[in-house]
Parts: sequence; structure tokens; C-alpha cells
Amino acid sequence: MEQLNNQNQRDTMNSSPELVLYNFSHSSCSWRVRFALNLKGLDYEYKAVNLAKGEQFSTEFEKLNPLRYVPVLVDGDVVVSDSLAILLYLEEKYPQRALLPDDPRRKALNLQVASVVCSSIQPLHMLALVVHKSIEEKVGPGEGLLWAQSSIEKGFFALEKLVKDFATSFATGEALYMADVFLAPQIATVVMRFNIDMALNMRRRELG
Ligand SMILES: N[C@@H](CCC(=O)N[C@@H](CS)C(=O)NCC(=O)O)C(=O)O
Repeated sequence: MEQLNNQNQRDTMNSSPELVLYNFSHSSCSWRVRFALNLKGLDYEYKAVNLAKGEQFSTEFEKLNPLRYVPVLVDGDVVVSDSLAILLYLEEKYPQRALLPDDPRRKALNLQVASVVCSSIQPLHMLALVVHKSIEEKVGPGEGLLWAQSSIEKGFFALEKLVKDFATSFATGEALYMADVFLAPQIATVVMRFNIDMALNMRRRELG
């Protein structure tokens, strides 16, 4: 009987039949949301929006997000775009496996890390791809990549300082929280796409 109750409880916690995630496999912003949905044990329908094929510019997708960016989460009649807003929405509606700690100081730290990734790192290297050609043409060959790399390094330099007194194997303490959900995809992206050597950067900063 107790087993049945536990099963019922789990089914209720995980029941989210209406969740649909419009996303792209290679997008770090989408990855954050997939990470959070999986941590919370939420089932969702995966709708691929292939950015490489320009599917974000379809009129159908524009109705969901006029900015034409992924990810977009649809939960019944609620449509939320922007990964940070989506994570805050999920946290409130599906509180299981909390992504924010109760302690206000650590909660603020998690939100700060998420916000730095969202506003001061990712948009700059995304922009770098968009304006890459024109920087290369106007300033010189290789300058586009250098500009992206210096923006990324500046952001991570700040982040390292921010979490220095809190980090364990997780960014802000003893458990995996929202900061980690934003950092992991971000670190993977900059290492793979922008040739950033995170360990080398850390050593450089320690010396300098
Ligand atoms: N602040 C937004 C940024 C969304 C964003 O930049 N998405 C990128 C993929 S990571 C995108 O859809 N780019 C499409 C394009 O540049 O046309 C978020 O965190 O969701």
C-alpha cells in the first residue's frame, strides 16, 4: 500500500503531459532548460527548431517568440521564452528538486551567475558569430574570434571571483543548483566553439 502511495506521489510530481520544449540540440540556452527539466524529472515533448536551417524564422515559431530565439517552453496555455524566465517558471510551478537554495545569499549568488551567463557572456559570443564577418572585414582577419574570446574571458574572470568562496565540485556549495545548470553548457560551448582553455585561463589569472 505504502509502495502504491509512493508511486502515486511520484506520478503526480512528474505528471506534466502538456510540457513542450521548442529547442535546438546545439544551443547552450536550450541545453539549460533540458538540464533543468531532467533534474526535475519532468517529461516533455521535444520539438526541434533547427537554427542551422533557419527554422526559427518560420511564422509558426515567430508566434511563440517574436524574438525568434530558442528555447521556448509551452505548458498548456502558458508560453515562456528565455531560459532564465523558463527556469524560474519551472521552479515555481514544479518545485521538486529545487534549483535554488533557500538561503537568500546563495539564492542571489545562483541568480547572479545565471544572469551573468545570460546577459554578459552568451549574447556576446552569439553576436560575435553574427557580426564576425564584418569585424573580420573591417578590423582584420582573426579579430572576430579574438573579440569573442576576450568577452568570454572577461565574463568567466568575474564568475570565478563571484563563486570563489562557495564553490565545491558544484558552483555554489554542496549541491547542484541553477548556477551549475547555466555554467555547464556555457563552459562546454566556449571550449568547443571558441577554443577557450579554461584551465590555462585559470592559471593565468592565478599568476596575474
Ligand atoms: N536570453 C535568451 C537567449 C536565447 C538565444 O540567444 N538563443 C539562441 C540559441 S542559444 C538562438 O535562438 N539563436 C538564433 C539566432 O541567432 O537566429 C535565453 O537565455 O534563452
